[in-house]
Amino acid sequence: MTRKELFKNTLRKSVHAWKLINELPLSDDESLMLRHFMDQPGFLDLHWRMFVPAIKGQGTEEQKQKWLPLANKMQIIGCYAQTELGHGSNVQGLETTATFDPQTDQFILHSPTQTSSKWWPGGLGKVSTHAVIYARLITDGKDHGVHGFIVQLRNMDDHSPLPGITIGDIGVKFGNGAYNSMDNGFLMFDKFCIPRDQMLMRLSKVTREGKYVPSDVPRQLMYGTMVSVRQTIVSNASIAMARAVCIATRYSAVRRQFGSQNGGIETQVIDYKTQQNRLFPLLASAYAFRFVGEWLKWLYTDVTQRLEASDFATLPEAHACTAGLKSMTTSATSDGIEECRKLCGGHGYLWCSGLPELFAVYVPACTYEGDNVVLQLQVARFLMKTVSQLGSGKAPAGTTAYMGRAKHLLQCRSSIRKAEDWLNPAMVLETFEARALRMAVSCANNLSKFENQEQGFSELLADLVEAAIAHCQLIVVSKFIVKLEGEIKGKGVKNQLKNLCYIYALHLIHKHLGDFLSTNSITSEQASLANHQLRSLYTQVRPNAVALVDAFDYTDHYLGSVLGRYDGNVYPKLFEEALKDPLNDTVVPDGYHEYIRPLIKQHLRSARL
Ligand SMILES: CCCCC/C=C\C/C=C\C/C=C\C=C\C(=O)SCCNC(=O)CCNC(=O)[C@H](O)C(C)(C)COP(=O)(O)OP(=O)(O)OC[C@H]1O[C@@H](n2cnc3c(N)ncnc32)[C@H](O)[C@@H]1OP(=O)(O)O
Ligand SMILES: Cc1cc2nc3c(=O)[nH]c(=O)nc-3n(C[C@H](O)[C@H](O)[C@H](O)COP(=O)(O)OP(=O)(O)OC[C@H]3O[C@@H](n4cnc5c(N)ncnc54)[C@H](O)[C@@H]3O)c2cc1C
Repeated sequence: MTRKELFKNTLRKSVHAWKLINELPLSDDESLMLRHFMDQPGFLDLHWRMFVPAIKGQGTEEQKQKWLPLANKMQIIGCYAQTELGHGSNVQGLETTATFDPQTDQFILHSPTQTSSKWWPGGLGKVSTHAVIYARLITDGKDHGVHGFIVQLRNMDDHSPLPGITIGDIGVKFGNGAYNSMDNGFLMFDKFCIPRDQMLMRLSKVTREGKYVPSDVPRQLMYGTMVSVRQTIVSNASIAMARAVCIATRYSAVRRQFGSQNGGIETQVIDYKTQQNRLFPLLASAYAFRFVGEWLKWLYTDVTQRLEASDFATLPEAHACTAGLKSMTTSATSDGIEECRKLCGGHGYLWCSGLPELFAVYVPACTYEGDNVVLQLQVARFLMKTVSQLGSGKAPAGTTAYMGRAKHLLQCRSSIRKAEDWLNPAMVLETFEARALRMAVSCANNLSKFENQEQGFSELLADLVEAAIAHCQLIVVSKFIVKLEGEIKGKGVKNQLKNLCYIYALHLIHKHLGDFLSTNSITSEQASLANHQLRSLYTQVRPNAVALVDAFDYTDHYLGSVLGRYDGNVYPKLFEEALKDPLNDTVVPDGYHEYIRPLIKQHLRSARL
């Protein structure tokens, strides 16, 4: 399809999804699931995933009563317009202004520079009638920083942009992926006025007289929508990884290459240890991210309930966990989808394998909702603060509780003596805790050598990111172990998931061996024992690998992959897909007579001469 056809088709699908949601007797969860799965990615996604939550989280009761009924019935369609051409990561650097005019009791929205143009918001370019706009609030000449405003963008009768608004689509994005069905847009204001009551005023407000009343709660609650989406992105990472691994595992069981004895059948590529070494850690990651995503949803729900009671104690933990796990899981999943493409050899590069599309749609997850490095630096900031408080009497809690055992973890030596010891959850956990703590403390010690802490932090950015990743990987490993010890019923299932848990943990030790050795968390002998155990675990998982991806229960339609078909009937279906290509409509291609024939004829003429 052309871009316009793709876009219009997405409108059709989104409206169809909305019709189903209204007609079918669905639970809230089911309709949320339908919205997300029928519309990935599309304007519905952002209306429900960002525009509505922003109003819920930052609007007053009156504002919620006014706007949510319209949004819930989709009588207005909204987007989340925060990022600008010149600033995305640095929210406090946004340039759009909202200046209060006490004469008219209005805010004047303006884009003072080209870099202040809103740029990227999904649904902004062509669909949304409204937006939550983030702009610098200015009253009486004083800049109070970034605040949220609900703004009507288009005429509700003919959908034309309102006077003072220039709006459009930012153009084609990466690959040929479905993200080109999304109208990520640009928007400029030219002294565009909105009523004062359209500033989202739950956190801070401006009185009729133009007095700014600052928030009496942490200003970062304004970032709440991003935190909520980051939490969902972790579970999405598990789904995307599972899709890719399902395709690659099923195809690896179908594909045979080399290894035939005396003209017998060739070897399934899934039996090659290199294929297992690349594939099974990704299979383990799909399960690991699912379990940590379940835990993160609990953490986010818990912090949301606490915030309603003005209890901000776990807000820093929630921010660090959502930021760090979003960063870590999306990076791993993007790399994992690409690895799954390569695991499928040449056929993985075909569009009908489903992997190029999945990669094209998925990889922006490393950037949207926060650039992954910027988010890990938030985790690093949280860790440095925690380390600085060790010994202060304030015991670290939650995911940093292990830091409270710093005295032990800084000097303990791993007691791993044989390969089987790597199947001991306590030993594995202590290894990851020691590595994470020692990396964090090493950063803190290096930081303390700088007079200027901000300068030190800037100098140590790369080390700080690695320490943050170590902390996040510890969280994922620990939640996998907790899941196994708690909720998994059925001996057979539990044994298989135990294998995956240790594959996940031991592959990380192998991948980040430099960390574990340089922090003396393990010895090189213990590392060799871990590799030995890893190979043994691959052998144990191999007979159940296909069953473990069948367990995701994805339909062929959802997978969209000839290679990942449930029936394994790959080769005939590859031909079937190939013959559908328009190039095969004629045996002699367009262009033959204009370009190929003259070339060949010229060659024949010169040959005759
Ligand atoms: C096929 C699968 C498809 C799946 C689809 C799934 C999802 C799709 C959804 C989305 C995709 C589509 C749309 C995308 C939308 C977007 O991208 S929206 C825009 C996202 N933008 C960002 O994420 C911007 C990132 N930047 C920031 O968040 C902030 O600028 C940053 C936190 C980096 C810095 O903020 P700043 O105000 O400058 O704070 P400081 O660094 O100075 O820190 C001050 C203290 O505040 C604490 N803090 C910071 N953020 C938060 C927070 N969110 N919550 C709580 N606390 C926070 C920070 O820790 C500091 O605390 P201390 O002073 O250290 O105690
Ligand atoms: C598909 C897609 C959909 C999007 N949808 C929306 C939307 O609906 N609404 C919305 O508001 N936004 C949206 N965005 C914008 C997105 O949120 C931003 O692109 C994202 O926050 C990254 O910010 P940036 O583009 O400014 O990157 P930058 O911060 O410019 O990143 C560029 C490089 O600089 C590095 N960097 C930046 N700051 C630091 C630092 N302090 N220390 C070290 N390194 C640093 C980064 O790590 C990165 O390597 C979308 C983006 C994409 C790709």
